[in-house]
Amino acid sequence: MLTKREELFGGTPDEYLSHKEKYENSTRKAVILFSLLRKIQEENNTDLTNYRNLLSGVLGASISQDGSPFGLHYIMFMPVFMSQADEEQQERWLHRALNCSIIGSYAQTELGHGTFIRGLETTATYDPSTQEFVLHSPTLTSYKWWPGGLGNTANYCIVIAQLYSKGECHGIHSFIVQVRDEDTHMPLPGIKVGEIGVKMGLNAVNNGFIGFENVRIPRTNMLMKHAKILEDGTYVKSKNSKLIYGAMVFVRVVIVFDSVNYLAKAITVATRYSAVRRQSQLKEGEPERQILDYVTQQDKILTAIAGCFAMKMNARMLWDTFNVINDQLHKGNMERLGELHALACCLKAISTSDSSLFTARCRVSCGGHGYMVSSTLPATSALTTASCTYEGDNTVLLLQTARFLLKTWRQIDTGPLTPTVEYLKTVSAPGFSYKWENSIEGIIRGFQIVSMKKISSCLNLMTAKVMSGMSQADAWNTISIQLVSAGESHCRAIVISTFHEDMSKAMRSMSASLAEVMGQLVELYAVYWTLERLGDLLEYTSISGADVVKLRSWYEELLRKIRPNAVGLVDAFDIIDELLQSTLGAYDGRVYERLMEEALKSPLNAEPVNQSFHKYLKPFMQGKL
Ligand SMILES: CCC/C=C/C(=O)SCCNC(=O)CCNC(=O)[C@H](O)C(C)(C)COP(=O)([O-])OP(=O)([O-])OC[C@H]1O[C@@H](n2cnc3c(N)ncnc32)[C@H](O)[C@@H]1OP(=O)([O-])[O-]
Ligand SMILES: Cc1cc2nc3c(=O)[nH]c(=O)nc-3n(C[C@H](O)[C@H](O)[C@H](O)COP(=O)(O)OP(=O)(O)OC[C@H]3O[C@@H](n4cnc5c(N)ncnc54)[C@H](O)[C@@H]3O)c2cc1C
Repeated sequence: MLTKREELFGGTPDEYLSHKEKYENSTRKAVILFSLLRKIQEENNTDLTNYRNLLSGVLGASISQDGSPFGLHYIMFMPVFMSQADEEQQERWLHRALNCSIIGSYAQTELGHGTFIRGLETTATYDPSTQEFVLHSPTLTSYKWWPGGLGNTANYCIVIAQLYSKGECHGIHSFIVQVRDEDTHMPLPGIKVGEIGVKMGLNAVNNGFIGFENVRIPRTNMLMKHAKILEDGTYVKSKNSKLIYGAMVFVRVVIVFDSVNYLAKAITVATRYSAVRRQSQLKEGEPERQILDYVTQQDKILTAIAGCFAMKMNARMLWDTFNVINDQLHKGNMERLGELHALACCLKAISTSDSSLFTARCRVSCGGHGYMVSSTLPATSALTTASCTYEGDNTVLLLQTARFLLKTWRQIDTGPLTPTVEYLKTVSAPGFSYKWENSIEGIIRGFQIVSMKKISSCLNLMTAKVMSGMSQADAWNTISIQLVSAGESHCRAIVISTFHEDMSKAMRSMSASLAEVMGQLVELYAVYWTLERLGDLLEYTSISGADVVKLRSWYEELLRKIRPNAVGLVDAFDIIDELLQSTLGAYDGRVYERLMEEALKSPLNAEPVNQSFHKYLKPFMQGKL
């Protein structure tokens, strides 16, 4: 009999399965995994964080390299339900959702609209005579498109629709909708549901489409924690209309953790492989060198390791900030909602785009073998690139951060600022004097100044354009490249300072030798991004050509110092081989043997001569065609 481990990780590699087989296999594996998780949940009575940790990045992606059909149930359906359903609704559905007797999805995006959610077309019209909502998809573009797990897995779904009552539209709201029969799994009447087809990656996620033809659901299926519809159709407003977006903020926070996990996987593979792989002689007559000894290779890999640690600490900071502000929201204090939204937006954008960039670099750093699916680098790359789009396109999210920053800058003289933007006040104070310094503190100050000057420049540009007769909206669009750049600089200043401050605190309880390496990683991250953003720093700070020369040699020195600890640093992520599933990254370093073992699993190696030789090649080669 197969062990659970063999059931989960054995069998034909996913890449040799058809789209349909891949889905069926990933459902089989998801059921094994989640029945284990359900047991842990029941026995330990732990909270959702358990599930989140297990699902995110490393595990979610590794059971099948292409994601999991249950992912959305945990990552979106449950958190949205918990944050938007009232007590009665939670009582009715939450236990069933937690133990998976119902499986849910989250249907917001439509064929015609993803970013602009106020433009969604699905309608939910209240009928007081029956106390029901009528859900309807009036056009093809109003069909929901993308919801994970909705294709063939979920039987319930949270649907975002424009709420109409007494002839008035009250904007988008959330509804829990049964999609399929709980026993037969057949779609319910009036519901057209299916799967959207093959994508660049995440093909086991079972993304779906859904359309409604005047489908009736009870009034009590509107999630009513914030806004309500009374029996007679009276609409009761939420304290803050943006609270309906709350779950998106939560998921963006979770995604920052995920992007760290994906990157940890990619750099574990690239670093271990770079220690095993030998190529070229550095000096004539010497043995071939480990490719990790080449400084250009260190530039690709060690910076990714530093980036991963930097984001890990920032993910924690964001999580803590989320919890603090969320507590305030529960007590009715909405003061810091805008700040939380702006912080989650920019950290989601920067963590996913860095993770995508560094993962692609890890792929390239493994040469041809990194292009093999069995290395897992292509799948990890596909995952990280998807995260730049889902839960808010990164450009759009940085524009949201810029919106908050400009608003903050307008109010700079009116009182104290919230913690994540407090630095703007410091670096713009009348007596503030600053000279570039090649130190971590100097670099952080430099990034803060760049951020402040970009924000102030954007506001000046906006004002000038509006004064010259341009509308606010056109002025915003005209300078939006600079706005995105301001959002990025603000975020980079936060990431570097958080990494420095939080690591300095953590280092106090580390051994001296460990603290030394961690300090080097902080320096590497800061110096790397300084060199990457020299244009900004030269424009807005007093950094000189001579400083840049010194920074370059500081950078090379750091690479040299960190090199001997590279493998130890990725081993510390402790990703077991079964989760890594990589021919190049396994702990024992048997790269070539594993590549050959995997190649031999190809169905094309199952017989010495493929039938296509007799059918096509032979007649063609013998001139008979
Ligand atoms: C995990 C893998 C699965 C993936 C699943 C998915 O992808 S699911 C699908 C995921 N889909 C997406 O992620 C879609 C991405 N799109 C969106 O999130 C929104 O449509 C938008 C934010 C881009 C614009 O929205 P809009 O046109 O309504 O907004 P506006 O620009 O007119 O600003 C108005 C005010 O609202 C404020 N505010 C805005 N959001 C929040 C918030 N969350 N909290 C608090 N506040 C927020 C904003 O700061 C501004 O405040 P101000 O300055 O007036 O004080
Ligand atoms: C793998 C994956 C899983 C997903 N899962 C789900 C899910 O489970 N449920 C769900 O509801 N959705 C899901 N989505 C949808 C996802 O949330 C959307 O794709 C995303 O929000 C972007 O919307 P869009 O695709 O319509 O792009 P668009 O909004 O059309 O964006 C296209 C381009 O236009 C630009 N753009 C748009 N608006 C602006 C603006 N105001 N200013 C400047 N530029 C702009 C963007 O920057 C981008 O370059 C998923 C998507 C992916 C890829």
